[in-house]
Amino acid sequence: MKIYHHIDEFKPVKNAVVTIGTFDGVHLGHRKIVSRIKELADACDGETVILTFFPHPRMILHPEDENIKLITTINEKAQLLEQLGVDHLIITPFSRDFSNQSAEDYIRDVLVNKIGTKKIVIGYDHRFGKDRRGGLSDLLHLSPIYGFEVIEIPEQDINEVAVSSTRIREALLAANIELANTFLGYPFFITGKVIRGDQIGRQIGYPTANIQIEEKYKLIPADGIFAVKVQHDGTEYKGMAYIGSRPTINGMTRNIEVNLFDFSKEIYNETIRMEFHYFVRGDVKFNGLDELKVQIAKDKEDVLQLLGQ
Ligand SMILES: Cc1cc2nc3c(=O)[nH]c(=O)nc-3n(C[C@H](O)[C@H](O)[C@H](O)COP(=O)(O)O)c2cc1C
Ligand SMILES: Nc1ncnc2c1ncn2[C@@H]1O[C@H](COP(=O)(O)OP(=O)(O)O)[C@@H](O)[C@H]1O
Repeated sequence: MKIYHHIDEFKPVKNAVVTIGTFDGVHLGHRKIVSRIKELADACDGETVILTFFPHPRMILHPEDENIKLITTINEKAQLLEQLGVDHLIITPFSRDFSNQSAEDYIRDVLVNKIGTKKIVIGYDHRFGKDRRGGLSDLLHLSPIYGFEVIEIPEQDINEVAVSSTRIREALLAANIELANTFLGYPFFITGKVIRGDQIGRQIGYPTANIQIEEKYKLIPADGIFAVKVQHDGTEYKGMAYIGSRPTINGMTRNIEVNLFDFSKEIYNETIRMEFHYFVRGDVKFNGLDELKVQIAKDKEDVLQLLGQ
């Protein structure tokens, strides 16, 4: 898959089959749309193009706003779309010029001249151009003039897609990993760098890699203990993850940590990817590290059972 960070980097391709959207999570609903553009592209010997927007205008105007949380970072989204076999991903930053174009200018300059759109798969309610005045009717009206075909995604399908992104976020924030994964069609994951912690983990016999997430807007599931699988340097390990502020030791920060099974390497500063499979229990304030240690031993048994020895 080729990635473009500006529409001007893109050179028109043969029979571009295009769709536009945020695709947060690249979940089952999004996967249906991707299959659709792939089928259409296969049928006309064309290439699939996804136009997405990043950063979100709110992220630029209010960088301090902590409420914008997304299921996938822009890089994770690109990875997932690549795995689905999308040919081209155009990531457009929102700019005043871009959003000030009239609907017709946008269709002619961007969709037709810059992308070479032959077919566009678009939601019934998609808006574009100045003041979001453009819509499906403009596309339908101009399609015979510019020689492209419009394929509408009906309201019900769009609602399903919107509902599942929202429901996935809600499920993750309620620690309902299994439900989130069902909607996603793959296990929810985070990616980050292993950083130093307080080195208490190894003292109690459970070293934990502390994961730092680069992107502030990445949604982190609710606090608790999770059965996870971690990919590091081409190998997958089972493990038990902890998300929380470590009330037992009066921790001050919210940490994301993981104890990996059958693993003993030092991996500070290395990148790992952690897939969430099951929620095990909520965060608890224990009376000291000895009690915590007893509970973590039980957690390990539970996790091994859940993930299958
Ligand atoms: C499986 C697992 C479960 C944990 N459960 C709790 C918990 O219920 N309450 C708590 O305060 N800390 C819990 N912790 C976090 C430990 O307090 C933490 O790993 C320890 O403080 C080590 O921190 P460090 O990595 O900064 O050295 C848990 C950690 C693991 C790996
Ligand atoms: N089984 C393991 N699981 C997680 N990290 C491990 C493991 N074995 C060794 N390590 C290493 O030890 C570190 C965690 O040890 P810990 O005492 O908890 O220190 P810290 O507080 O710095 O995280 C990890 O970052 C990793 O480099």
